[in-house]
Amino acid sequence: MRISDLQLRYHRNTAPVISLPSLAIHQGEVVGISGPSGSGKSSLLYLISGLLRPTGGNIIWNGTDITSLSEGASDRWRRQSIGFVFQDFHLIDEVSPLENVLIPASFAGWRISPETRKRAYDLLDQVGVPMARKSTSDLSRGEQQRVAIARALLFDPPIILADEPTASLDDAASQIATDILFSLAGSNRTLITVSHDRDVIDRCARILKFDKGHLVDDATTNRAEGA
Ligand SMILES: Nc1ncnc2c1ncn2[C@@H]1O[C@H](COP(=O)(O)OP(=O)(O)OP(=O)(O)O)[C@@H](O)[C@H]1O
Repeated sequence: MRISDLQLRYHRNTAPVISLPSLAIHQGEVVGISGPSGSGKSSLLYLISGLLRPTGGNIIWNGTDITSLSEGASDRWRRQSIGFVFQDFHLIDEVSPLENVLIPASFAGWRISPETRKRAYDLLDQVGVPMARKSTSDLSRGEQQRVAIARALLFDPPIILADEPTASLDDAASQIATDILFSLAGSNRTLITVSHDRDVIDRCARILKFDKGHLVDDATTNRAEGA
């Protein structure tokens, strides 16, 4: 991904929330984004997922400038390319974990094939969520976040973006979710996570620090993924 002259203002005549002249992130990198509250971390993650449009600048993923895509094209690109893990899960409580994992396929308006259903089962198995539970609201918060991670993987995206993935979990659940998240990264999959959680940031090979919408530090660590 290559960013140039990126700027975001939520309101005209206010200071930019993000002001980023340039940034490059290579396929397969494991990147943590840290910084004080209000420094623009979540806004940046939403921009690079195409969920939010910048006021100015370009975000180019593999030759595609996502800032110039129509809404439909942006949705299609995101479905193929991005798995997004939200802090507050964004699950539907009333339906089963399996149906939650299948939500991206339902949104795409696809008939859900037996292969897709099998993949959703397998993903839930991989993240260790009990399938016997009928309703997602019966799951613990840690299990719910694992369902959200499984959902992010339904289309096997090359990029995982996570916004404070452990913020609402207790220590034990955080540890499990973090282990799963980092086990997905590496090889050729890019992981970019915003976090206040030291345990998450410390496992990233590259740490970007933001303050007041500016990149103030870009450090490559010698911490290997999972170390
Ligand atoms: N939808 C919005 N409309 C207007 N201002 C917003 C909106 N979302 C965020 N902001 C403002 O933009 C700035 C950056 O917010 P953002 O959530 O990106 O920061 P953050 O670093 O992720 O913060 P936190 O760590 O508290 O989640 C803040 O001043 C926030 O109040």
